[in-house]
Amino acid sequence: MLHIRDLYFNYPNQVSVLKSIDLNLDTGNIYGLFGKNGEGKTTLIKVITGLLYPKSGECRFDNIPTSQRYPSVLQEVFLVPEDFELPAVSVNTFATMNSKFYPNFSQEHFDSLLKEFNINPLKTIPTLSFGQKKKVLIAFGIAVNTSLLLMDEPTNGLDIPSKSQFRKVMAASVDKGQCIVISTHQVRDLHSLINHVIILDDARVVLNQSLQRISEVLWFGRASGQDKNEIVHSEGAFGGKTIVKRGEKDESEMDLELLFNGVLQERQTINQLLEHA
Ligand SMILES: Nc1ncnc2c1ncn2[C@@H]1O[C@H](COP(=O)(O)OP(=O)(O)OP(=O)(O)O)[C@@H](O)[C@H]1O
Repeated sequence: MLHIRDLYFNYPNQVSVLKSIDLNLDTGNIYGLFGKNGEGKTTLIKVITGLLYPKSGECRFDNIPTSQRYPSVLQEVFLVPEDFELPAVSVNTFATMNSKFYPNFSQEHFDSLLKEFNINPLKTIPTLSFGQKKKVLIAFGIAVNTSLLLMDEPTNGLDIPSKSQFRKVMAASVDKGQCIVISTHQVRDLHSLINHVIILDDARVVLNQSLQRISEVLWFGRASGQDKNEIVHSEGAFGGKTIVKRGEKDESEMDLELLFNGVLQERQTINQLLEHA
Protein backbone atom coordinates (compact mmCIF):
# COMPACT_ATOMS: atom_id res chain seq x y z
CA MET A 1 0.00 0.00 0.00
CA LEU A 2 2.67 2.53 1.04
CA HIS A 3 6.12 2.25 -0.48
CA ILE A 4 9.03 4.45 0.55
CA ARG A 5 12.22 4.17 -1.50
CA ASP A 6 15.62 5.70 -0.69
CA LEU A 7 13.95 8.74 0.82
CA TYR A 8 15.95 11.72 2.11
CA PHE A 9 14.53 14.77 3.84
CA ASN A 10 16.01 17.87 5.41
CA TYR A 11 14.51 21.13 6.68
CA PRO A 12 15.94 24.27 4.99
CA ASN A 13 19.63 24.80 5.83
CA GLN A 14 19.71 21.74 8.08
CA VAL A 15 21.40 18.37 7.86
CA SER A 16 19.31 15.40 6.72
CA VAL A 17 16.66 14.38 9.24
CA LEU A 18 15.78 11.27 7.22
CA LYS A 19 18.37 9.32 5.22
CA SER A 20 17.96 6.44 2.81
CA ILE A 21 14.60 5.35 4.20
CA ASP A 22 13.13 2.18 2.66
CA LEU A 23 9.81 0.98 4.04
CA ASN A 24 6.77 -0.96 2.87
CA LEU A 25 3.63 -0.54 4.94
CA ASP A 26 0.89 -3.09 4.29
CA THR A 27 -2.75 -3.54 5.22
CA GLY A 28 -3.62 -5.71 8.22
CA ASN A 29 -0.68 -4.37 10.25
CA ILE A 30 -0.30 -2.04 13.19
CA TYR A 31 3.21 -0.57 13.15
CA GLY A 32 4.85 0.93 16.23
CA LEU A 33 7.24 3.74 15.21
CA PHE A 34 9.90 4.39 17.84
CA GLY A 35 12.96 6.60 18.13
CA LYS A 36 14.64 8.99 20.56
CA ASN A 37 13.62 12.66 20.66
CA GLY A 38 14.39 14.45 17.42
CA GLU A 39 15.10 11.28 15.41
CA GLY A 40 12.54 12.17 12.75
CA LYS A 41 9.35 10.26 13.64
CA THR A 42 7.03 13.26 13.20
CA THR A 43 8.93 14.32 10.08
CA LEU A 44 8.51 10.85 8.55
CA ILE A 45 4.79 10.88 9.38
CA LYS A 46 4.45 14.30 7.73
CA VAL A 47 6.27 13.10 4.62
CA ILE A 48 4.00 10.04 4.45
CA THR A 49 0.89 12.21 4.66
CA GLY A 50 2.22 14.63 2.03
CA LEU A 51 2.58 17.57 4.44
CA LEU A 52 6.34 17.65 3.76
CA TYR A 53 8.05 16.82 0.49
CA PRO A 54 11.04 14.48 0.27
CA LYS A 55 14.34 15.98 -0.88
CA SER A 56 14.93 12.85 -2.93
CA GLY A 57 13.55 9.34 -3.19
CA GLU A 58 9.87 8.53 -3.19
CA CYS A 59 6.88 7.91 -0.97
CA ARG A 60 3.94 6.37 -2.86
CA PHE A 61 0.46 5.40 -1.70
CA ASP A 62 -1.06 2.93 -4.15
CA ASN A 63 1.66 4.02 -6.55
CA ILE A 64 0.81 7.75 -6.35
CA PRO A 65 3.39 10.09 -4.73
CA THR A 66 1.80 11.38 -1.51
CA SER A 67 3.45 14.78 -2.13
CA GLN A 68 1.00 15.32 -5.02
CA ARG A 69 -1.85 15.34 -2.46
CA TYR A 70 -4.40 13.86 -4.84
CA PRO A 71 -7.93 13.75 -3.36
CA SER A 72 -8.05 9.99 -4.07
CA VAL A 73 -5.06 9.56 -1.73
CA LEU A 74 -6.07 12.18 0.86
CA GLN A 75 -9.44 10.51 1.41
CA GLU A 76 -7.65 7.26 2.31
CA VAL A 77 -5.07 8.73 4.71
CA PHE A 78 -5.78 10.26 8.14
CA LEU A 79 -3.31 11.72 10.63
CA VAL A 80 -3.98 12.24 14.34
CA PRO A 81 -1.16 14.76 14.97
CA GLU A 82 0.63 15.35 18.25
CA ASP A 83 -0.19 19.07 18.24
CA PHE A 84 -3.35 20.39 16.70
CA GLU A 85 -5.74 23.32 16.52
CA LEU A 86 -9.43 22.51 16.29
CA PRO A 87 -12.15 24.99 15.25
CA ALA A 88 -14.47 26.69 17.74
CA VAL A 89 -17.51 24.57 16.87
CA SER A 90 -19.35 21.70 18.56
CA VAL A 91 -17.95 18.17 18.33
CA ASN A 92 -20.90 17.19 16.13
CA THR A 93 -20.35 20.14 13.78
CA PHE A 94 -16.63 19.32 13.57
CA ALA A 95 -17.51 15.80 12.42
CA THR A 96 -20.14 17.02 9.93
CA MET A 97 -17.69 19.56 8.43
CA ASN A 98 -14.77 17.16 8.06
CA SER A 99 -16.44 13.81 7.37
CA LYS A 100 -17.36 15.05 3.87
CA PHE A 101 -13.76 14.40 2.81
CA TYR A 102 -13.84 10.75 3.93
CA PRO A 103 -16.30 8.51 2.05
CA ASN A 104 -16.02 5.63 4.57
CA PHE A 105 -16.88 7.78 7.62
CA SER A 106 -19.34 6.10 9.98
CA GLN A 107 -21.43 8.49 12.12
CA GLU A 108 -22.62 5.51 14.15
CA HIS A 109 -19.07 4.44 14.95
CA PHE A 110 -18.08 8.02 15.81
CA ASP A 111 -21.06 8.35 18.19
CA SER A 112 -20.26 5.05 19.92
CA LEU A 113 -16.57 6.01 20.33
CA LEU A 114 -17.53 9.39 21.84
CA LYS A 115 -19.81 7.56 24.24
CA GLU A 116 -16.97 5.19 25.15
CA PHE A 117 -14.68 8.20 25.75
CA ASN A 118 -17.42 9.99 27.70
CA ILE A 119 -17.45 13.03 25.40
CA ASN A 120 -20.65 15.02 24.93
CA PRO A 121 -20.96 15.67 21.16
CA LEU A 122 -22.96 18.85 21.77
CA LYS A 123 -20.10 20.53 23.64
CA THR A 124 -18.05 23.15 21.80
CA ILE A 125 -14.45 22.09 21.28
CA PRO A 126 -12.77 25.07 23.08
CA THR A 127 -14.59 24.07 26.29
CA LEU A 128 -12.93 20.62 26.26
CA SER A 129 -9.64 19.79 27.99
CA PHE A 130 -6.56 18.84 25.91
CA GLY A 131 -7.09 15.14 26.64
CA GLN A 132 -10.79 15.37 25.68
CA LYS A 133 -9.90 17.14 22.40
CA LYS A 134 -7.40 14.38 21.68
CA LYS A 135 -10.11 11.80 22.27
CA VAL A 136 -12.37 13.62 19.75
CA LEU A 137 -9.57 13.43 17.15
CA ILE A 138 -8.82 9.77 17.92
CA ALA A 139 -12.55 8.91 17.66
CA PHE A 140 -12.81 10.82 14.39
CA GLY A 141 -9.60 9.22 13.04
CA ILE A 142 -11.00 5.75 13.73
CA ALA A 143 -14.48 6.56 12.42
CA VAL A 144 -13.24 7.87 9.04
CA ASN A 145 -11.99 4.30 8.41
CA THR A 146 -9.21 5.29 5.99
CA SER A 147 -6.89 2.61 4.56
CA LEU A 148 -3.95 4.32 6.27
CA LEU A 149 -4.27 5.80 9.77
CA LEU A 150 -1.27 7.52 11.38
CA MET A 151 -1.18 8.57 15.02
CA ASP A 152 1.61 10.72 16.44
CA GLU A 153 1.86 10.27 20.22
CA PRO A 154 -1.87 9.50 20.54
CA THR A 155 -1.73 8.73 24.27
CA ASN A 156 0.09 11.96 25.11
CA GLY A 157 -2.23 13.91 27.39
CA LEU A 158 -4.50 10.95 28.15
CA ASP A 159 -4.96 9.99 31.81
CA ILE A 160 -4.08 6.48 33.03
CA PRO A 161 -7.56 4.89 32.59
CA SER A 162 -7.87 6.50 29.14
CA LYS A 163 -4.63 4.86 27.98
CA SER A 164 -6.04 1.38 28.51
CA GLN A 165 -9.35 2.59 27.04
CA PHE A 166 -7.35 3.70 23.95
CA ARG A 167 -5.84 0.22 23.60
CA LYS A 168 -9.27 -1.37 23.98
CA VAL A 169 -10.87 0.96 21.44
CA MET A 170 -8.05 0.46 18.94
CA ALA A 171 -8.09 -3.33 19.28
CA ALA A 172 -11.87 -3.42 18.74
CA SER A 173 -12.06 -0.82 15.97
CA VAL A 174 -9.21 -1.67 13.70
CA ASP A 175 -10.37 -3.05 10.42
CA LYS A 176 -8.31 -5.89 8.93
CA GLY A 177 -8.16 -3.87 5.72
CA GLN A 178 -6.44 -0.96 7.46
CA CYS A 179 -2.80 -0.12 7.96
CA ILE A 180 -2.03 1.79 11.15
CA VAL A 181 1.16 3.56 12.22
CA ILE A 182 1.50 4.72 15.83
CA SER A 183 4.47 6.81 16.87
CA THR A 184 5.11 6.99 20.59
CA HIS A 185 7.59 7.06 23.46
CA GLN A 186 5.02 5.34 25.68
CA VAL A 187 5.93 1.85 24.51
CA ARG A 188 3.85 0.27 27.29
CA ASP A 189 0.73 1.92 25.82
CA LEU A 190 1.23 -0.11 22.65
CA HIS A 191 1.83 -3.39 24.36
CA SER A 192 -0.31 -6.11 22.78
CA LEU A 193 -1.59 -3.70 20.11
CA ILE A 194 1.15 -3.52 17.48
CA ASN A 195 2.41 -6.44 15.40
CA HIS A 196 5.40 -4.73 13.75
CA VAL A 197 8.20 -2.47 15.03
CA ILE A 198 10.05 0.28 13.17
CA ILE A 199 12.91 2.04 14.99
CA LEU A 200 14.56 5.23 13.72
CA ASP A 201 18.05 6.21 14.84
CA ASP A 202 20.67 8.52 13.31
CA ALA A 203 18.07 9.49 10.67
CA ARG A 204 17.80 5.89 9.43
CA VAL A 205 15.56 2.89 9.94
CA VAL A 206 17.58 0.61 12.22
CA LEU A 207 14.89 -2.03 12.81
CA ASN A 208 11.91 -2.97 10.66
CA GLN A 209 10.58 -6.29 11.82
CA SER A 210 7.39 -8.16 12.75
CA LEU A 211 6.90 -9.03 16.41
CA GLN A 212 6.34 -12.61 15.32
CA ARG A 213 9.83 -12.84 13.82
CA ILE A 214 11.37 -11.12 16.85
CA SER A 215 9.66 -13.64 19.18
CA GLU A 216 10.88 -16.54 17.07
CA VAL A 217 14.50 -15.45 17.41
CA LEU A 218 14.82 -13.55 20.70
CA TRP A 219 13.83 -14.30 24.28
CA PHE A 220 13.17 -11.54 26.86
CA GLY A 221 13.58 -12.01 30.60
CA ARG A 222 16.10 -12.76 33.31
CA ALA A 223 18.86 -14.95 31.94
CA SER A 224 20.02 -17.99 33.88
CA GLY A 225 23.65 -19.13 34.18
CA GLN A 226 23.12 -21.46 31.21
CA ASP A 227 22.22 -18.49 28.99
CA LYS A 228 25.56 -16.77 29.61
CA ASN A 229 26.90 -17.24 26.10
CA GLU A 230 23.59 -16.48 24.41
CA ILE A 231 23.04 -12.98 25.83
CA VAL A 232 22.50 -10.32 23.14
CA HIS A 233 21.78 -7.35 25.41
CA SER A 234 21.47 -6.92 29.16
CA GLU A 235 20.41 -4.15 31.50
CA GLY A 236 21.41 -3.75 35.13
CA ALA A 237 23.73 -6.02 37.07
CA PHE A 238 23.53 -9.83 37.08
CA GLY A 239 19.87 -10.80 37.38
CA GLY A 240 18.73 -7.75 35.38
CA LYS A 241 16.62 -7.85 32.21
CA THR A 242 18.19 -9.49 29.18
CA ILE A 243 17.61 -10.29 25.54
CA VAL A 244 18.87 -13.80 24.80
CA LYS A 245 18.96 -15.90 21.63
CA ARG A 246 15.78 -17.92 21.98
CA GLY A 247 17.06 -21.28 20.75
CA GLU A 248 14.82 -24.02 22.22
CA LYS A 249 13.26 -21.78 24.89
CA ASP A 250 9.50 -21.22 25.15
CA GLU A 251 8.26 -17.95 23.70
CA SER A 252 8.60 -15.03 26.13
CA GLU A 253 6.52 -11.91 26.59
CA MET A 254 7.87 -9.12 24.38
CA ASP A 255 9.53 -6.25 26.28
CA LEU A 256 9.40 -3.35 23.79
CA GLU A 257 11.45 -1.03 26.00
CA LEU A 258 14.21 -3.62 26.31
CA LEU A 259 14.05 -4.30 22.57
CA PHE A 260 14.37 -0.56 21.83
CA ASN A 261 17.41 -0.17 24.09
CA GLY A 262 18.90 -3.39 22.75
CA VAL A 263 18.56 -2.28 19.13
CA LEU A 264 20.17 1.12 19.84
CA GLN A 265 23.18 -0.62 21.40
CA GLU A 266 23.42 -3.90 19.46
CA ARG A 267 21.78 -3.00 16.16
CA GLN A 268 24.02 -5.15 13.97
CA THR A 269 23.92 -8.28 16.13
CA ILE A 270 20.13 -8.12 16.52
CA ASN A 271 19.51 -7.51 12.80
CA GLN A 272 21.86 -10.32 11.82
CA LEU A 273 20.08 -12.73 14.16
CA LEU A 274 16.67 -11.66 12.82
CA GLU A 275 17.80 -12.07 9.24
CA HIS A 276 19.71 -15.35 9.55
CA ALA A 277 18.78 -17.30 12.70
N1 LIG B 1 10.04 22.95 11.23
C1 LIG B 1 11.29 22.57 11.48
N2 LIG B 1 12.34 23.31 11.04
C2 LIG B 1 13.61 22.92 11.26
N3 LIG B 1 13.95 21.79 11.91
C3 LIG B 1 12.95 21.01 12.36
C4 LIG B 1 11.57 21.36 12.19
N4 LIG B 1 10.81 20.39 12.75
C5 LIG B 1 11.66 19.49 13.25
N5 LIG B 1 12.94 19.85 13.04
C6 LIG B 1 14.15 19.10 13.42
O1 LIG B 1 14.10 17.84 12.76
C7 LIG B 1 14.54 16.80 13.64
C8 LIG B 1 13.46 15.72 13.72
O2 LIG B 1 12.31 16.26 14.35
P1 LIG B 1 10.99 15.40 14.58
O3 LIG B 1 9.97 16.29 15.19
O4 LIG B 1 10.66 14.71 13.32
O5 LIG B 1 11.52 14.30 15.64
P2 LIG B 1 10.70 13.28 16.53
O6 LIG B 1 11.40 11.98 16.39
O7 LIG B 1 9.25 13.30 16.18
O8 LIG B 1 10.96 13.89 17.95
P3 LIG B 1 10.12 13.79 19.34
O9 LIG B 1 10.21 12.37 19.78
O10 LIG B 1 10.86 14.71 20.24
O11 LIG B 1 8.71 14.23 19.04
C9 LIG B 1 14.88 17.46 14.96
O12 LIG B 1 16.26 17.64 15.02
C10 LIG B 1 14.17 18.79 14.92
O13 LIG B 1 14.90 19.76 15.60
